[in-house]
Parts: sequence; structure tokens; C-alpha cells
Amino acid sequence: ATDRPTPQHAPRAPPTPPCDPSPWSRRRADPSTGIRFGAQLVRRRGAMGTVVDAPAVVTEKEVVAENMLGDKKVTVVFVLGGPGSGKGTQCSNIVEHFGFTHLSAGDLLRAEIKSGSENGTMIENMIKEGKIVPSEVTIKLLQQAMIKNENDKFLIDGFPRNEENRAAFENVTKISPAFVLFFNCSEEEMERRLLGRNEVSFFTYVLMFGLCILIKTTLFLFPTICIILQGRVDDNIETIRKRFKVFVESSLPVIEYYDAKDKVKKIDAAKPIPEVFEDVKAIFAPYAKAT
Ligand SMILES: Nc1ncnc2c1ncn2[C@@H]1O[C@H](COP(=O)(O)OP(=O)(O)O)[C@@H](O)[C@H]1O
Ligand SMILES: O=c1ccn([C@@H]2O[C@H](COP(=O)(O)OP(=O)(O)O)[C@@H](O)[C@H]2O)c(=O)[nH]1
Repeated sequence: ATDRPTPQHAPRAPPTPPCDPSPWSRRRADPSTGIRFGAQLVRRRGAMGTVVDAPAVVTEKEVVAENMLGDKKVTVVFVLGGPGSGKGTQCSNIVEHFGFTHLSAGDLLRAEIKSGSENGTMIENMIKEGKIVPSEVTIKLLQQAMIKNENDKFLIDGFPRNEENRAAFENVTKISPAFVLFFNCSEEEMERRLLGRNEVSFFTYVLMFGLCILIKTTLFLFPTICIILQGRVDDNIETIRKRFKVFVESSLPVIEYYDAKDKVKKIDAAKPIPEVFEDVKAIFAPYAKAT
């Protein structure tokens, strides 16, 4: 949906190809770039002074997000997409090339568990169940991280995850994002990636056990290594399915909200990592670091 009514004579976006089964991919998309979603139509003067509808070209740096965080002005980009769509992977690339600071809401929550905070057990249980942690907890962590960091450009990865997260963040911080980077990928592909993220070969366990024997600390070190090698507690098929459901029911409405404001930049995340980054680079070009 868009908050501007589409003129009757405007060209309609073609339907999404049937090969992409993700429910959130049944949205408008530019098949040539896979980037713009809810492309804005502007009235332009055509030949002989006629008024025509043409897609708006976003060439200038968007500065919508320059709002206040205490007395600090920041630019925020929300990075959203299903679990395993590649948000973290591409955020690392963006950090390297465009000087943003990456704040993964999930990583901040996992760090909070490890810190032994009073919310730790509650957060851990929510993550194991694929549920969304209460807004005030996540927002406090994000806000603290932004205040602590000297940078003024932030990628907020994996947040907001529902409408309540979104409204609370905007109310508390008075920040609205410059844009939302949306990684679109089928559930089938995301499931494959998430299961792969947790995969550790038998050989690795044998190697680690051998190393522990060598340094004579098997008793204490090996169980710890096993816990680390296990990967994320939520990358198992049961929790993955729950996370997909939460994404469709709770997180997609956030993307739709920003799409109605023409702030969503959609990426075809099913492509190989370097190809996805080519599309990401085109979007971040206005933020290129001065050399
Ligand atoms: N475009 C891609 N093609 C194939 N594998 C990918 C791609 N992007 C990420 N991955 C892999 O998929 C897994 C999940 O990626 P990650 O960036 O952690 O996703 P998210 O942060 O969205 O959960 C990781 O193992 C990562 O290496
Ligand atoms: O703003 C957030 C971000 C994450 N989570 C929790 O942390 C889990 C993992 O999120 P993350 O973004 O790390 O991983 P993703 O599932 O996107 O790969 C989610 O399933 C939620 O339980 C949350 O509650 N709020």
C-alpha cells in the first residue's frame, strides 16, 4: 500500500515470479533491479510541455533520519529481512565500505544474556522460543550503544521486529530511519542457510578434543568448546519455523508501514553474497566514505 493514490494510467508493476514462494515477496518489486519497492511516481514535464508520470530517481543522500538522540544527531538505517536472509553478512560489508556502525539487536540481546543482567533469563527464553523481547529492553540496549559510539551513522539490524517496537523506538528516541533495507528471500533458502550456520563437522569436534588432550585440559575446556561450537540456540528447525511465523505476522507489517512512506529499499537476497552486495552498494553510494 502507498499513501499516495496510484494514478489510473500509471504503469503497473508485474507480478512476482512464481518461483519465489516467500509470502512477503508477493509485494510490488522492480524486476530489473530488485531494489525499489513501492516506486514513487512523480509528475514531470514531458515533450511539448505535457505532464507525464515517471519513476522518481533517488540520487541525493536522504537525510530524513537526522534527528536527536540526546544532543547527538544520527543517521539510522533499519536492516530488515527474515531470519537467515543475510542481514548480518551484508552489514559487515556496509561497515567496511561505508563507515556505518553495525548494531545487531539480536547480538545486543545475546550480550545482555552473557552479562548476567537481571533480564538475562527472560531474554534467553524469548530467543529460544523465537519470540520478540519487550521493546523497552531492546530499545534501551540500542540507545546505550548509539550514545556510547562516536559514529553518527548506524545500521540497526533485526529491529524493529513488530509495530510496537517501531512505534516505541520512534517515540523514545525521536529517530526515524533514513530508509529501510529489506532483504527478500524465500523461506526455503533461509532455512537452508540457518541450518548451515549451525553445522559443525564431526572432524572439528575430534580436532578440538585432540587439542584439549594436548594441553591437558579436557575436563573443563572440551565441554565449553562444545557449547561454543553448538552455535545459536535458535538455529534449530523447530525455532526456525517459529521465527518465520513471527516474521510474517509481526515484522512484515513494519516493512509495509515504511513502504507506505516510500522508505523501503528491497534487495533480492537469494543471490550469492557478492551479487547481493553489488545491489547494496548502489543504495549506499550517497554515503560513500570520502577518500
Ligand atoms: N547471499 C547469500 N548466499 C548464501 N549464503 C548466505 C548469503 N548471505 C548470507 N549467507 C549465509 O547464511 C547464513 C545466515 O546469514 P546471516 O547474515 O547471519 O543472516 P541474518 O543476519 O539475516 O540472520 C550465514 O551462514 C551466512 O554465511
Ligand atoms: O529486536 C529484536 C531482535 C531480536 N530479537 C530476538 O532475537 C532472536 C534472534 O534475532 P537475530 O536478529 O539475531 O537473528 P535472525 O533471526 O534475524 O537471524 C529473535 O528471534 C528474537 O527472539 C528480539 O526479540 N528483538
